[in-house]
Amino acid sequence: MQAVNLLPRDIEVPPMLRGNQGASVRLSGVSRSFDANRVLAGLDLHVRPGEFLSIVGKSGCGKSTLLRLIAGLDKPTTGTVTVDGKPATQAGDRLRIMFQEPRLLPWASVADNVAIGLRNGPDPDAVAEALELVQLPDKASFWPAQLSGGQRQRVALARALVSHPGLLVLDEPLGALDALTRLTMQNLIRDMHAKAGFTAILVTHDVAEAVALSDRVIVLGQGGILSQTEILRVGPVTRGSAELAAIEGEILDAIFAA
Ligand SMILES: Nc1ncnc2c1ncn2[C@@H]1O[C@H](COP(=O)(O)OP(=O)(O)OP(=O)(O)O)[C@@H](O)[C@H]1O
Repeated sequence: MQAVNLLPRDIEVPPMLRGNQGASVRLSGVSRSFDANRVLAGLDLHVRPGEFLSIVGKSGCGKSTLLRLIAGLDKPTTGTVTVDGKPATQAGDRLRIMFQEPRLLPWASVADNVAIGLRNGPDPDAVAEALELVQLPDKASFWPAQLSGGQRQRVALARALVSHPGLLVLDEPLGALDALTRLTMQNLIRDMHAKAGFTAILVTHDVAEAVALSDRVIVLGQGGILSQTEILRVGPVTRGSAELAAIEGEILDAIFAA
């Protein structure tokens, strides 16, 4: 367990995010093979309700494969993946995914793109609140083509959060953004998570990003979990501190030792 100063958690919770219960995610004895290629082998993992977990590791070690299993987009060869005790494939509205590309409908307005996240029909108030949360209240009637890359990802975040998911799965969502926009989006995601209490699982190639956002970072390799680092957050933001650099160094060592 490592204690570092990062973001404060005593932030006022907006109405849209109140009463949201983070999902519990459990993987038991999970293996996934593609023909003779055994990518995951007997992996066990429990992600606590409200936890922010990041998965890092060398290219090709199986991060996306693991995330697809958690998101219910794929099934394990053996073992089980559950979200709140039910198979991940049945998580429905409890689960939302953000990808590297925002995947917005180009012919729909920003507001209509956010409304896609609602299963129970249109709800203009919920859409407006979601756009407010991602700091785009004045862009509701814009087309996606009229937005910057970072703004499009914020719309994707609003679409993911508008239905109050218990689990947000993030597949390298900031990978295509410039460095400054990336930092701004990290702060926004961390802020939303601190306010809302959903469980978040992130795959990223950026160890600094994983450390900045997460309660726990796992290093994946050789079919399983090679190391786990818990990060306890207290006090104000201290991005770039010596403590964070030391944690990043340890995680990088674990990745390269694989
Ligand atoms: N649908 C598939 N069919 C066959 N092989 C696959 C499939 N999906 C993944 N693999 C294989 O599984 C292994 C792990 O791939 P995966 O994409 O999970 O790695 P990764 O850690 O996410 O890589 P990267 O960091 O480069 O994105 C690779 O050897 C890949 O070729």
